[in-house]
Amino acid sequence: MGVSSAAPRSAWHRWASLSCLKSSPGRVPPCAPVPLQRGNRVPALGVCSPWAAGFRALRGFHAAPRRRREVALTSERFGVRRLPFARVGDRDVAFFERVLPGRVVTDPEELKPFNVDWLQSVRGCSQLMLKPQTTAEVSQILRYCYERNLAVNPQGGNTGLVGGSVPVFDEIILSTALMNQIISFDKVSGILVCQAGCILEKLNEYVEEQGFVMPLDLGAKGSCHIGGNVATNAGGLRLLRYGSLRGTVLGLEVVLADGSALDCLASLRKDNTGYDLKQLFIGSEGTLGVITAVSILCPQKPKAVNLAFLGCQSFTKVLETFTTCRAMLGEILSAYEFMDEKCMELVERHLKLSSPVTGSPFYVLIETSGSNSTHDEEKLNSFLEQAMTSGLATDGTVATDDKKIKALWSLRERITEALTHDGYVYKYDISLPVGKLYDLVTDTRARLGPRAKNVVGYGHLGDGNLHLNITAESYSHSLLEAIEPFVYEWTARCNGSISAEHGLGFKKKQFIAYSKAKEAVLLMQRFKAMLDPKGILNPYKMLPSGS
Ligand SMILES: O=C(O)CC[C@@H](O)C(=O)O
Ligand SMILES: [Zn+2]
Repeated sequence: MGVSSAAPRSAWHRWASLSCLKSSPGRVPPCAPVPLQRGNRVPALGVCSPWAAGFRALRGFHAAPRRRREVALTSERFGVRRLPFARVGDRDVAFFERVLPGRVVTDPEELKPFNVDWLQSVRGCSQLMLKPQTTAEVSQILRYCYERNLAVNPQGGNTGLVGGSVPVFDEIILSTALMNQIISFDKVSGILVCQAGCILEKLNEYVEEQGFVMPLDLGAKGSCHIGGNVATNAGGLRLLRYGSLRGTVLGLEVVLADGSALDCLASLRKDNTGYDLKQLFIGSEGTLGVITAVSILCPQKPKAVNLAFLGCQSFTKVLETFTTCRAMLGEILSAYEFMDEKCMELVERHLKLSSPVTGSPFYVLIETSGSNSTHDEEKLNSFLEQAMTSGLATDGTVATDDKKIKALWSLRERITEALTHDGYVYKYDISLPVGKLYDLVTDTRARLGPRAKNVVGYGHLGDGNLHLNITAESYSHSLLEAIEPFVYEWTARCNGSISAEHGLGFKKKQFIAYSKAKEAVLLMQRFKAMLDPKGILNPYKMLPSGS
C-alpha cells in the first residue's frame, strides 16, 4: 500500500502509526541457537566462554544454504594445478597430535564442512584440521609446516564469499575456533584486546554490557571471527559511521609463515614510530601471516537508535534521499543501505519475511544512532517529513523499539541468505562512484537476459558499495563467461574497485589488475615473497597465479 507524494500529510500519519515510539538502546542481537557439531566440544576457557568453539560456521544466525548436490572440487571446476607442496603423512599427524593433544581432526566426515565455503561454491580436500588455543601453538605449527613445506589454510568462521577461507587442494586447515579468549577491555578508552577466534556477535554482547559496541556489524556476525574480519578487512553495516578496520584496529599479533610471532598488539590511539606494519596484514586474507590477536577501538554504545525504511520510485530518488538525510541528520546518521524490489521479492519468497513497505522499485534503510532520543527523533521526523513532502520517498515506516528494528534489519541482512535459496549465486562486490552504482545492475540485467534467473542490486550506498548478485539454476561456465570480465571491465571504466569489502580470495584473484596498477601488484608479490618465501600461507588466493 503505497502512499503517494500527492498526499504527504496522510503519508506522515502512517509513519507515526507504524512507529513504536519508545526509545531503545540498540539493536537486539539475533539469538536463534546455532547447532553444535558433533566431536567439537571444548572446555570453557577463562574469562571468555567458548563462544566460537566448535560451532559449525553458519553465516550469521540463520540456516546455511540449502544443501543441493555435492559441491564440485575447486581444482576440477576451475582447472587449478596443485603447487609442489609436501603431502601430509602419518609422521606429520603424529607430530601435531603431540603439540595439540585432542585438537587434531582427521575424520573425513568431520572435515567436510570446513572444506566447503558457506556459499557451497568451492571445495577443497584437506585431510587435516588443527585447532590451536594459543599463539605459541600457532608458532609451533607454522614452524613445522614451513620446514616441511606443507601448505596451510588459515580459517576463521568460514563465512567468506570469495572462496578465500577454504582449502583449494589438501592444505592443512588452521582453525582459530578455539582461540576465543578476551584478553582485556579498558572501560575508559573502549579498547578491546582479544584472541582472533572470538565471534563478532559475542564480542559485541560483551562490550555492550560495558556500554560500548563493536565498530563493525555484519550479517555474518553470528559466526564470523574477529581475526577473519581483520584478515579480510570486512566492511559491513556500520562503516558509514565508524569507518573501516584500517582505522579502528589499533594493533595485531601475527604469526609469520616461518613461525615467528610478530607482536604489534599496541593499544594506543596514537603511535607514529616507524611503518605501520599491522596495515599490511589487515586485508591480506591470510596470505602474509596468521592473525592471532587483535586490539580494537570500540565506540560508545548509542543511547537511542531509530530505523526508517522507505520506498523510493527511482534510483535517482534513492540518491537524493541520501544527500538530504546526510544534510539533515548529520552526525546521527549511522547506516544508509539500499535494495531493489527483486531483493525484496526473494527475501519474501524464500525466507517468508514480509516487508511493511511494498510496491516500490527501491527501498532504503536509514539508521540513526545518537545519545539523546528526543533530539534524534526530532531530527529524524523533520527529515522524514521533508522526504515525504518533496516526493523523495513515497511510503515508509519507522522503528524505534528493538524488535521492530531487528525485523526491519532482517529484510536487508538476510538478502545474501535468500539468494542462496534461489540457485547458484554469482556474487560481485563493487565500489563505484555512487551516482553510477545501479547502472551496472541495469546493464548486467540487459546483457544476460533470460540466461540469468535473477539479477539483483543492493548494498551500502552510503559507502558507494554495490552488491551485484546474479542467480541461475546451477553453475554454468558459459554464464560465468558472459558476466566476467564484463562486470570487471565496466567497473574499471568507472575507476571503481572489483572488490569493495569481500576481498579477492580464490575467485577474484585473477582480476586484481582491473583495480590495481601493475607496479602495485608486483610490489604485493614482493611482500608476499619476503614474508612467505615458500608460499605456504593460503596459496592460490588473493594474488594472481604464479605468485
Ligand atoms: O551477499 C552479498 O553479496 C553481500 C554480503 C554482505 O557484504 C552484505 O552486505 O550483506
Ligand atoms: Zn556488504
